Amino acid sequence: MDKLLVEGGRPLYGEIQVSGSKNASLPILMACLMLSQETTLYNVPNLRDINTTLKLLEYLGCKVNKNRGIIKVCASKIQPEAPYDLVRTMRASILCLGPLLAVLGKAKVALPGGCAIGSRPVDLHLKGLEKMGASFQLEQGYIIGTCSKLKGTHIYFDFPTVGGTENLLMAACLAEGETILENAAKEPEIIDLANFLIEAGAKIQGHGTSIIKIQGVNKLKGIKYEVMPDRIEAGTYMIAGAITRGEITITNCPVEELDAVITKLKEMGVKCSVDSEKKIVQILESTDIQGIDVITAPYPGFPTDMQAQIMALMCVAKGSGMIKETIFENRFMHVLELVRLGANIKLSGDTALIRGVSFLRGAPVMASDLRASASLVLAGLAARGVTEIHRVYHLDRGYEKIEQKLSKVGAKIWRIK
Ligand SMILES: CC(=O)N[C@H]1[C@@H](OP(=O)(O)OP(=O)(O)OC[C@H]2O[C@@H](n3ccc(=O)[nH]c3=O)[C@H](O)[C@@H]2O)O[C@H](CO)[C@@H](O)[C@@H]1O
Ligand SMILES: C=C(OP(=O)(O)O)C(=O)O
Repeated sequence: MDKLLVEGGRPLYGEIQVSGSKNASLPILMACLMLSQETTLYNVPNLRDINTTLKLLEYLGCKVNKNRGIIKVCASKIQPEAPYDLVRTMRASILCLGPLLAVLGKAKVALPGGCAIGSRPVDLHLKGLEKMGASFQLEQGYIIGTCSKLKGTHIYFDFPTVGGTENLLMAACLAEGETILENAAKEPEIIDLANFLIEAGAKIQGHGTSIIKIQGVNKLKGIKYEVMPDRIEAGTYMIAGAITRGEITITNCPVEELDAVITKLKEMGVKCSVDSEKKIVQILESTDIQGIDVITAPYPGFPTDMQAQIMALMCVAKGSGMIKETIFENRFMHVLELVRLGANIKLSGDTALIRGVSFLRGAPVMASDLRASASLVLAGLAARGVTEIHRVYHLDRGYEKIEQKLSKVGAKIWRIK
């Protein structure tokens, strides 16, 4: 298993370009199952989850062609079974359920895996699809769904689930009549998915608000589409600049979508200069960084996917900070590992109290999930000595060329195969 070594304690200087968004690419790739002609996607990041999705699409019968960040998918003849081996590593694989039911009227999808950050049920996805006319059975770890043509209906989500909103949004595009999704998630990746579907011929209104209205159509056509940049990758590199007290310019940065993150970093005393039009954020040398309070929340709140990274920054900030995690019940796996590096963190239920220390010291640590891995890389960049991060395959699910990008701005980071 690969491990990463990070020799910390040096400020980073230079420019990092943000890659395409993982969490926008995944549902958009799954939506290709519903398009009757070849579709070309640009700016798709080269990541483990993307490659798993491409294998899944091929298994489902799509023709897939990958050339760097450009991916062509043609779903001329598809079949309904998504097997355990492809689905187990990736939560987003559940997103083929809505498209398969909409196109084929049947689906057999293994219950998904993904990051170990909570129990992550898919009940809201199934409840919504049932309301549209599908019925489900669980057999040997597989969700088996059948339906005649899905019917538009009014769906209220008990929680604004991102994946649930995406699955239902896709299914509703080919359903009969109007579907209303209420208390829908408002994440930018949902807007990107909706924009993609609209270009393909779907009739969608209200995406980006909590009420999305979809008029079903008979057919969606193949298109060319550029995926949005990754806001979580961008936020992670902002913290890389801040935690090393360096100066990093982040280009192709989805500035508006990072409002909560930038606001919180500024509140901590991180100096930034923001150019929304040019999509550039500059992190300037900031010596007086303070602990603050952060509560994760659905968009436009502070993203849970940035919680571990901002915690790493608070570990070396002045004074105390508090982080409350409200989205996932088990997303503090990084805490014990940060403590191994010398951080002072007390956990109580969904809340972490972080007392800043003047420095961290490198140590061997274990990555438990994607963003936990990112927080350990960040802490390693700030720590004195060498941090050895095990199980970096988690990191490869979500950060394209992370060693190259960080080395380019002066980090000492290398991978041992
Ligand atoms: C591939 C992708 O885009 N992943 C993102 C997506 O995950 P994902 O789509 O899995 O996240 P959800 O918004 O669905 O989950 C949020 C909360 O709702 C609960 N829930 C969800 C569905 C359901 O049917 N029942 C239920 O109880 C989950 O257990 C969790 O506690 O949004 C999360 C929240 O912003 C991010 O952390 C993930 O990076
Ligand atoms: C939790 C994440 O991914 P997934 O939902 O695919 O597990 C993430 O991107 O931080």
